[in-house]
Amino acid sequence: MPAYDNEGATISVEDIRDAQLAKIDEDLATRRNRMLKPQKSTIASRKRQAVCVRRAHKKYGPKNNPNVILDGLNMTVPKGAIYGLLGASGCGKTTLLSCIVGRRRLNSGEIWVLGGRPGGPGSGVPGPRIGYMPQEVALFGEFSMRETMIYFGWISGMSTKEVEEKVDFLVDLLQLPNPGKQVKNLSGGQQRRVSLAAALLHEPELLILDEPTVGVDPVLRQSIWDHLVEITKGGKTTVIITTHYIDETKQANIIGLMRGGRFLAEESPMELMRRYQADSLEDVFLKLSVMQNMGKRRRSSILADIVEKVEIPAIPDPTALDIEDGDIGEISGEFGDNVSMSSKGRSVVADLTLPVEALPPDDDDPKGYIERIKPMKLHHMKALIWKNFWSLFRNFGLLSFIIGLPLSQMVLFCLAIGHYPVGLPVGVVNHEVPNITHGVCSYNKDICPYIDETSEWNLTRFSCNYLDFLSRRQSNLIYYPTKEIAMAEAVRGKSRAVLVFPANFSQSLQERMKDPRHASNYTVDSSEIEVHMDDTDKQVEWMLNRDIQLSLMEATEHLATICGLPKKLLSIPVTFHEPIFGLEVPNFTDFAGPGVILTIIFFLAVALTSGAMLAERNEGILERSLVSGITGTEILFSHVLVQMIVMIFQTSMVLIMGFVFFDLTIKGPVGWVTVLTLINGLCGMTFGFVVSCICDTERTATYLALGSFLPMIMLCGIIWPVEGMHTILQWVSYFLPLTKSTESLRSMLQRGWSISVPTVYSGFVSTSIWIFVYLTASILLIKFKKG
Ligand SMILES: Nc1ncnc2c1ncn2[C@@H]1O[C@H](COP(=O)(O)OP(=O)(O)OP(=O)(O)O)[C@@H](O)[C@H]1O
Repeated sequence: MPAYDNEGATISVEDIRDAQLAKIDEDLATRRNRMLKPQKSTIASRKRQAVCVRRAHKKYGPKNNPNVILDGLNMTVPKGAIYGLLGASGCGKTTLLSCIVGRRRLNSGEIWVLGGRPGGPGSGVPGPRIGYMPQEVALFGEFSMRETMIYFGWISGMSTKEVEEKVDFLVDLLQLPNPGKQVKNLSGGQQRRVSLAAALLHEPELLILDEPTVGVDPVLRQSIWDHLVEITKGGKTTVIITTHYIDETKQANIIGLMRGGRFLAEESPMELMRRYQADSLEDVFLKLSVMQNMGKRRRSSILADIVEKVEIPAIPDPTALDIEDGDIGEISGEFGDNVSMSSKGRSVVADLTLPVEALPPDDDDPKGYIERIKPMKLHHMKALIWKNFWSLFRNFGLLSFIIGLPLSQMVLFCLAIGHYPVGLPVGVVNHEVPNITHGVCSYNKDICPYIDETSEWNLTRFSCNYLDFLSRRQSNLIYYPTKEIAMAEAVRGKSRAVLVFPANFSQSLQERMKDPRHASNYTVDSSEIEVHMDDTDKQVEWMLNRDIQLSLMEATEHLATICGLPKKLLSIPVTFHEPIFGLEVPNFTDFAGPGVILTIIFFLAVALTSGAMLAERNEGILERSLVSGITGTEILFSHVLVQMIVMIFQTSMVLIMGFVFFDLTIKGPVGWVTVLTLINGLCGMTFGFVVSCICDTERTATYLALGSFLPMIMLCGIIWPVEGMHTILQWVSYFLPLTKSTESLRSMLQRGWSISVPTVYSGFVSTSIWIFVYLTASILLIKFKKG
């Protein structure tokens, strides 16, 4: 039908179409000019987005050969949008998300999340404003689904009742089995859904879901997407979701196609398919990938081509987007090049005309300040302590190990270490009594060899007297007829020492004692016991040596006594009186006991803590908890509190076993002994934190723990006195955590010293300093050791 202009002239359909096309061209030109005109971005504009990433650079590996993951990437996620983050496996999606949630740092560039910097005040990130579902399941296998929800619910400040109500809804939505079932007994897909439920639980403002639909059937996948669409409708919730099923992101408002560390496109899925005349998003991705590859070769010409062909979508309300001059320098879009369109200017399906919320509190907000210096939150501690307690006490095997090991070690130590070796084989060749049969060397035991008639002594078979006393100390005396045979047997390892008595031993000894000034060399030589020792084992050699000398002393004392002489008359003129401290009979168990007790408690705490922390970290639970707003300090202290209970139990058992059942010497204050043992365990616990922060795997943690255990055993004065070491090693030793405490404990136990003695309190001071050092190091490592 013809149309008419106001002068009555006829206008053809072609004319109208030409006019419309001209108008569209004009509009396009205007918009393109506006879009490509340099525009300025303000911090305020970035703060208004749910997430805004600018010029993000992230690389792994060494400086000379870096693996560049993010290469100047820009990303804009408006509030209330579902943002599908797509890209090939290994392109850096998880890395980008962990930077957004504040678990990794960019090498350069900036990130704004919910109006603040991740980790900075005002952002609420990490914290309950964010819901994070990491790629790994990141749940406690020992917990039921309900308990898992209670843990995450409590962290985000929900009450148990609120959690219970939400659990029912989520079980229904995600088609989960009975919420009382333990997570470890669920299938892989069910576990992922529980993980998703944990992220959805507290209805956060920003949901970050790393592949939530893996292992989920298409029907359920659709209902998850429907739920995401539902919760974002009001504009209060924003979702960033990564997935390998590209086509499921059709329901997203925007998708970011990531490749080569940048976005190939950041656009609504429909718009992308329309623009690139593709039937599926996969085709779009393919086309853009090809174009990106070409662009690397001849970037400028392709860009010109693209800019010409690309239709610039409408902007609902440019003023609301806060686009200002200069923004062009940080736009996201095709090829990540700075001359393409700003995502802010695109037709994003999310309702960008929603009223702009008030900006979050600034960095110098006094409330934020108080929050920052407040080290621990009550509901966080409640959740963590509850979680740690149940993780430990649910695991029966682990519990038996941590209680059984110190106990069995103590029993084994008391039974096996430090006791005097008796029954060592000692070869005897007694030329004084050549034909000893069955080890019987008869002599007049209680008759003094004094002869009244001559007023002289007639000492005979004193060797038998001596061997009698020696056999009370070492019962395994083996008699040989000749020295040659005895030595040959000793060389074959049949005896630890060989004692040879000359033929006229007693007589020569008598002459030597009677008139030493006129004793001939022959007399002196034949009055001596010839001793040949196997010195391989110094402890054995030292003890046999002692027995040989003490037996002689006892035999001479006996002789003097039966002859009515002063007891000490015939022995060497050195008397060892009752020891000032310790026992008369040396007891290595008492010497080594303090070091062994402290080592058991210390290293068990190291193993337990580092094991628990590493398991938590490697399963992703630690990261998830940190993203939920839990701080490193809270995690450490919650572990300290729960493990302290275990340690009190362990310490009591070890001390009772050692001092009550095995009668180790304890002369000092029991209370301080217990306190020192406990703080030593605490020290081990904090060292365990450091180990778990430094090491990435259980294997390296084991190496580090073992690598520190062995030197400590050597250098802390546990098996050998520190004074016997090289001067440099003595200094090293004093700087180790177990040296001073071992000395302190030993002094309390055996010397009975009180806390006021410097040797004793220096053990407490040294251990406390180490606790402080380790704790500070772990808090700093947790805070700053990010990717
Ligand atoms: N801690 C790390 N140290 C060194 N390289 C890392 C580290 N974490 C990730 N990478 C590397 O960075 C690249 C990107 O990894 P990322 O996990 O971010 O990829 P992705 O896109 O999430 O992969 P997928 O889709 O398979 O989960 C990979 O090549 C990976 O090997």
